[in-house]
Amino acid sequence: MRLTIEGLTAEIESTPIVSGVDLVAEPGEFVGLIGPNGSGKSTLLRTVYRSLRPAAGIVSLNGDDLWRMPARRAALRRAVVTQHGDVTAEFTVREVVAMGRAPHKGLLEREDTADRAVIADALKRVDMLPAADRLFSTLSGGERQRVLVARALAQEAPLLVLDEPTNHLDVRAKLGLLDLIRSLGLTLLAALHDLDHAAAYCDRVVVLKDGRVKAAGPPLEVLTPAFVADVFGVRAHIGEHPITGRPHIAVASLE
Ligand SMILES: Nc1ncnc2c1ncn2[C@@H]1O[C@H](COP(=O)(O)OP(=O)(O)OP(=O)(O)O)[C@@H](O)[C@H]1O
Repeated sequence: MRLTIEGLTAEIESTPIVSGVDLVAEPGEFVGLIGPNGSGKSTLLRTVYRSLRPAAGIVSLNGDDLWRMPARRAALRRAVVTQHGDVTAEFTVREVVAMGRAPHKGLLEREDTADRAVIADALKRVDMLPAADRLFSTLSGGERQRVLVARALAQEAPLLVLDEPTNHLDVRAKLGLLDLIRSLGLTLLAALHDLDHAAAYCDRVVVLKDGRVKAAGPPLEVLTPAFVADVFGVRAHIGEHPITGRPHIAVASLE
């Protein structure tokens, strides 16, 4: 699934928050959306969730305008993990993940064996199967995040869009989640704060600053020390990770 964002402007209360953004995620590519706090990452992603209609520009999936397709067709093509989740009522973990199957079912169609297998597999992948019968509201922040990822996996959409998916997760769960999503072969667009994660996991990064694309390309081409100092206001050392051999960015404050 190819995601194309062209000339996108998104406004909140008539104020442009992101302006003239172009972004492409090719099939199977992991694109990291990075930028300082308030640079417009979540706002841009909201236009892909269909929670904020673009003021100008187009978001398309394999050439079809995302904002013109029926909700169900959109849900079959892209799954999302938002920053604050959207589960308000008292559902069990299993019920939350089962919601991911909704786009695959007819109005009165019931869950079948195949759905149950997909749900169990999604829970297993995020190490939450033992908590399947717990109430979602009783989970810790990190556990909730993993369940919301499982719900997105259960949706089996070829494009996965995530807003800071490693938020709340402990160090092992962070790396486990990034390893997992990268291994799926899906098209991935994720807002990430950790430059080291972006360098190690993304095929390309798109850097937002003040609502505009400041640079885009492979992490090591974009995230030079001078660029990181300019955009993020920190010193960066870019090298090879001593354990994994992947690109590695260590940062320190400018003083
Ligand atoms: N509902 C809103 N009303 C007013 N301003 C908003 C609203 N939502 C976002 N903004 C503003 O839009 C700008 C971009 O916010 P956004 O959440 O998209 O940034 P971000 O890059 O995701 O930030 P962070 O890294 O802090 O999550 C910020 O200045 C924010 O205060």
